[in-house]
Amino acid sequence: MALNGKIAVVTGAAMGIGKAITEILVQNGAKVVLLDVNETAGKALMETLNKQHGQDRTLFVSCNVESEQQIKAAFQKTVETFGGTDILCNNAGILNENEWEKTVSVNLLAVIRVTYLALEHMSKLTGGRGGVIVNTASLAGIGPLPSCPVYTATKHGVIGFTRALAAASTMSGYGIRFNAICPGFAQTDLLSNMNNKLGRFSHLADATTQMVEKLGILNVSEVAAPVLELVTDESKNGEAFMIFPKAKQYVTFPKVSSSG
Ligand SMILES: NC(=O)C1=CN([C@@H]2O[C@H](COP(=O)(O)OP(=O)(O)OC[C@H]3O[C@@H](n4cnc5c(N)ncnc54)[C@H](O)[C@@H]3O)[C@@H](O)[C@H]2O)C=CC1
Ligand SMILES: CCCCCC(=O)/C=C/C=C\C=C\C=C\[C@@H](O)[C@@H](O)CCCC(=O)O
Repeated sequence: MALNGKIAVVTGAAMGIGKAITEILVQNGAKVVLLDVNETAGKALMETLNKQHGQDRTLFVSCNVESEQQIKAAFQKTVETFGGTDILCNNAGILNENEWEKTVSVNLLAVIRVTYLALEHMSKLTGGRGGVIVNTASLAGIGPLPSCPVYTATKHGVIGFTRALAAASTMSGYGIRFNAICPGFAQTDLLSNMNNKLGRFSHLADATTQMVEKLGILNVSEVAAPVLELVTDESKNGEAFMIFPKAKQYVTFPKVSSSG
């Protein structure tokens, strides 16, 4: 899938991994709609990218992914400005074991909400052009992070949702591929003030720091490159792509068959 003329929507686009995903998509020819609650950072990124790549290449829309109404308005604005959506990156996410219901809301419920609203625009069954959806999960979606059980649960949920929709899309004819990235620790604001974010598991902060030291830290461009691979490689559907410092690997899931 060449990206020239393609329209992408990225959630949590203003900072961190979302910013790097936005940059790599623009660098490879896509027009990108940046959705985020951080208006200052989102507008600044839009202005920088439009200066570098052309005035009509990006659009920032203030959007909280917890709000159905704001997401609907954002897709409407995308249609009016660019004519449709071909690529969606569900990337917005938080780490907060104190406010664990909000963590479920942003990391899992919003991925489902944005995806279902995107399907109305992207699915070939409803007049869309088809395309690809890449969800930002985590290595914590494959194996547990003991200090963040709710965060871990949301990321397992994102992977399950992605794989089920990949199969549903094939069986239904949506013309949309669904994949997930599973990065290890990445250098972003999400990792700052970790002790305060672990809630009742703050006593496991040192163990988590040791895990970070053992696994190493990715820079955000190392996370964005595999996203580009999943967007452009049309053979990929239902994949969970693990990203480690200096290595990446597709997950091989056990086969569950009705014959046992
Ligand atoms: N940093 C890390 O070590 C890893 C992060 N991830 C995942 O990557 C994704 C991005 O995280 P980072 O870039 O690290 O975090 P970050 O905190 O640097 O960036 C997150 C962005 O999402 C936005 N955002 C937060 N809540 C939002 C909402 N309700 N609606 C719209 N936008 C919202 C923020 O304003 C910010 O721009 C998350 O899903 C996170 O779980 C996955 C693996 C590792
Ligand atoms: C501290 C919160 C980080 C949130 C960002 C994020 O998603 C980062 C994830 C990074 C790595 C996750 C690794 C999970 C590994 C598990 O498989 C675990 O079971 C490994 C066992 C523990 C160990 O080897 O010490």
